[in-house]
Amino acid sequence: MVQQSRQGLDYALGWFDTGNIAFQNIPVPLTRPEPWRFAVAAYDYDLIVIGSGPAGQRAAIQAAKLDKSVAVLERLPMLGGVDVNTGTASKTLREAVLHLTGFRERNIYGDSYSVKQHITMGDLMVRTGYVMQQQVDMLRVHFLTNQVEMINAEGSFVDHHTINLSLPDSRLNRAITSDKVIIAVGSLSTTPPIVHVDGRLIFVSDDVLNLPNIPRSLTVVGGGAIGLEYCSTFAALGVRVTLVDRNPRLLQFADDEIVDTLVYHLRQNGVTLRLNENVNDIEYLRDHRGDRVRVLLESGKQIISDSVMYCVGRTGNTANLNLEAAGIQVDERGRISIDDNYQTCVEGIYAVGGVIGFPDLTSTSRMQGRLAACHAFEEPIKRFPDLFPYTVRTIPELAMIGKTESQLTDAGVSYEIGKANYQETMSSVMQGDNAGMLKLLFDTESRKILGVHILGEDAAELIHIGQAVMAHGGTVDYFTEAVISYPSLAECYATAALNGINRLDP
Ligand SMILES: Cc1cc2nc3c(=O)[nH]c(=O)nc-3n(C[C@H](O)[C@H](O)[C@H](O)COP(=O)(O)OP(=O)(O)OC[C@H]3O[C@@H](n4cnc5c(N)ncnc54)[C@H](O)[C@@H]3O)c2cc1C
Ligand SMILES: NC(=O)c1ccc[n+]([C@@H]2O[C@H](COP(=O)([O-])OP(=O)(O)OC[C@H]3O[C@@H](n4cnc5c(N)ncnc54)[C@H](O)[C@@H]3O)[C@@H](O)[C@H]2O)c1
Repeated sequence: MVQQSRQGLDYALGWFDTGNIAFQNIPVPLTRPEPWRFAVAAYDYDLIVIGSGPAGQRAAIQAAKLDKSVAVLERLPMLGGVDVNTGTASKTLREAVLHLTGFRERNIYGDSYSVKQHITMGDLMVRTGYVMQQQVDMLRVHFLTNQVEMINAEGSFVDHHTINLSLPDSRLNRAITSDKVIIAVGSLSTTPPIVHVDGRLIFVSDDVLNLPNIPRSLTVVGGGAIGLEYCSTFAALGVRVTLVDRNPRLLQFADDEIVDTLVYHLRQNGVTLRLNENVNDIEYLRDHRGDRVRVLLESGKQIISDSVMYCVGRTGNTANLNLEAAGIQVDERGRISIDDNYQTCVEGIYAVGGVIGFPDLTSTSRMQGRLAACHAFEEPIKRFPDLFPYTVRTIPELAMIGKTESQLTDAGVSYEIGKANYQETMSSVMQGDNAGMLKLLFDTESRKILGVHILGEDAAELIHIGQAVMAHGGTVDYFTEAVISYPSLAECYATAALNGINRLDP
């Protein structure tokens, strides 16, 4: 078995697409654990992790740190999961677009300012390819140094402890066994039956990097995190974007005032919003202007655009796992139920990350992977924290932590708000961001911070200041008593705190 597995490992290392990275041809040590482990082991591995996304990575490395023998299965030729392949791509595309269009600088140099005219997909791909390659490289180093075996195969259950491997060369297919299994297979874009995704005229987030060119007009169906991020990015590129969502309000989990302000900026950037609308049908058009798509809405409106992007949610990636063989069921969206320790209904089999549904973030998936591995090998660890940030890389970007005004109102909590506009800080004036705002919510009695909501440049960084103060039970007074670096966007915290305290006794 050891020899068989070694063959698998050599094959796997040869197969994984590391791109043009420097150490590709340098001999790498075999990552199989020392033979003594196998003298007593009942299984080939202590842990098999199915999926190499953020949840699988952290689970595998945590188990390896506990001195367990671990194999990670990845069915794609590239490690990293949706996080590297799609999530990183969307963030990096945004950065590339902001840079090349000169968007950030336009408040200073005028609306016609741009770094490059006629931006192509090729221009955007330069930066994206570089960042993705760095991430894959780093992940591979982490697996190698922690002696995690990487196998390029699709895994499916034979029984509780046995996983069948479908390798790119099917002659090498075989089964391997493990004491514990962590399912970290992530999620896929959900597409309704009326939609035929061809990856060009009608596409999902996974297809963006393969678009042959930037469409002149785009209809985005679904205004969740993915839809809004791409709306902003394409609109900044000058694409005529229409956003369709079946709900009258976007991002219902976020603060109303922040979402309203985001909507204002989307409109300012040329996005047309069609909210409270459902898609009835989609038709292909071919005329003298080329191939296009017509989206027919239930209300009778129609939208014609070069392409349509669908982002109406995600479905657990469980279709090929043969979960029945392990006695595990999934819900209508392919998601697996778990207990507080991420254990499925079968002892020793865990599920983490996108495949268990909300919040399906890289940050939370990583933490879940680690917690599951610790539980599997009886390592004491704290539970998943109640408090975690949620960020959406729109333009301007949105970040939040803790409660919203409507949640506090529904719960009958007496709270006050403190607000700051980025424009009040020198740092933001220098950067040319005149859109940003930061909002603190705090308890009027205890003065403890209950929520922080930010819209603007670096919101995803700034939110962690609020997170740290909240996690330690800090009050609004912390921000007025602390000395805050000048010039910095963090000054917004002090301004918002003073604004809030002044409201308590106007
Ligand atoms: C466009 C987009 C942007 C995003 N942006 C952000 C963001 O800014 N911040 C954030 O926190 N989150 C973001 N997310 C969400 C984040 O990417 C996911 O929450 C995260 O990747 C989930 O991690 P995971 O490990 O559970 O699954 P994934 O990353 O999906 O990885 C699962 C892996 O398992 C593999 N796999 C599946 N089935 C098998 C099998 N049977 N055998 C072997 N391998 C298998 C898949 O090929 C995949 O590589 C974004 C998602 C998308 C789609
Ligand atoms: N920055 C981030 O943290 C980030 C970025 C991207 C994605 N993600 C994660 O990826 C996951 C998926 O994101 P998503 O945006 O695809 O899904 P989502 O579930 O967040 O949003 C889907 C949106 O589509 C709308 N919708 C659903 N069906 C529709 C229909 N038939 N017609 C019109 N509108 C419809 C919904 O009202 C909703 O607004 C989320 O869990 C999110 O957390 C996170």
